[in-house]
Amino acid sequence: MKKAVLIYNPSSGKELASEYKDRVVEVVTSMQYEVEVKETQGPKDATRFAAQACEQRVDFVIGMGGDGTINEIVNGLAEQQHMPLFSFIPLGTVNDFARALGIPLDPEEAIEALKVGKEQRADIGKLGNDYFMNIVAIGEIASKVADTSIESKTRLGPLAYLLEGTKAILQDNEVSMKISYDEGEWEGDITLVLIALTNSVGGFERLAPDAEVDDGFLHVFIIHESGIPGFLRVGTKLLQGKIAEDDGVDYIRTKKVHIETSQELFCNVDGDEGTCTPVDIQVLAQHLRVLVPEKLENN
Ligand SMILES: Nc1ncnc2c1ncn2[C@@H]1O[C@H](COP(=O)(O)OP(=O)(O)OP(=O)(O)O)[C@@H](O)[C@H]1O
Repeated sequence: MKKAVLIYNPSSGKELASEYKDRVVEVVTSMQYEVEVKETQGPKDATRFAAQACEQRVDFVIGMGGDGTINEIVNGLAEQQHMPLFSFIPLGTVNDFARALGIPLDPEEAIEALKVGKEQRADIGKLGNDYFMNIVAIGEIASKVADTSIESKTRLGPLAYLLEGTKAILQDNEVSMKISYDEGEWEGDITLVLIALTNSVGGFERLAPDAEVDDGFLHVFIIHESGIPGFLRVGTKLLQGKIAEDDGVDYIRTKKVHIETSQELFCNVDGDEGTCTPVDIQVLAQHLRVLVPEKLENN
């Protein structure tokens, strides 16, 4: 019999995980898997459980939790010799990866959708030794957004960055940056750089409308606009899904970047504080095998 592991965070999503756990086991068992359940107790447990599942050559890993938990699981699955099929039940407040993959945001629907899933490849990003699914933000602003309350990040999505950006501009916090990418180099003063893998960032699905989960590219938005009116114009374009067209923004599609800055900056990785610049970021193209609902192809 095929083996599956359910990794769930009991504290995610208003503590609804325990309630849904039994139904996930029931559904996955009906899919002819023997299911083992692993409950996380704290940070990095999900990473450890996912890595163990790879070592034990488990066939299917199901995650249940918010983006934090799913990110930890992806960090356990990444670059292992055996890559199990992976899917998840989103229980967070933002659920960007689920949005990008077309996994229902309603947990009950997501559980039922497992039965009618098909395999889809998904890219992930690598920054130093960490892996991400959605976005890296670098700039004076990005460090500040890591401190922004989850609630505000959720409500405002990328607008939280723009609001912090406006404040940073008022404080004249420009940083000069050198970006080496596949086909060249970019050098200049930046306000904020966003490196996205998917179209959904902070619950907002129009930052990178052309980004596909399996396109094998990092979508880099270099916001070099430094005046308040210009920055607000960038914000308007962002809301229209046309940020790449703005004169205050340069857009690059690449498989890897090396970033150096005039002063050390924290990278905000999938909403949390990651390592500092200088950094190397690359895409691991079509690295994950994700079970997604059938309808993704028609989207
Ligand atoms: N048993 C636990 N109790 C408390 N925290 C835990 C437990 N297990 C794991 N964690 C930690 O909780 C963190 C946040 O979880 P997660 O992002 O899944 O939920 P969330 O905060 O509800 O989601 P979101 O951030 O989307 O609102 C994880 O990164 C993990 O390190």
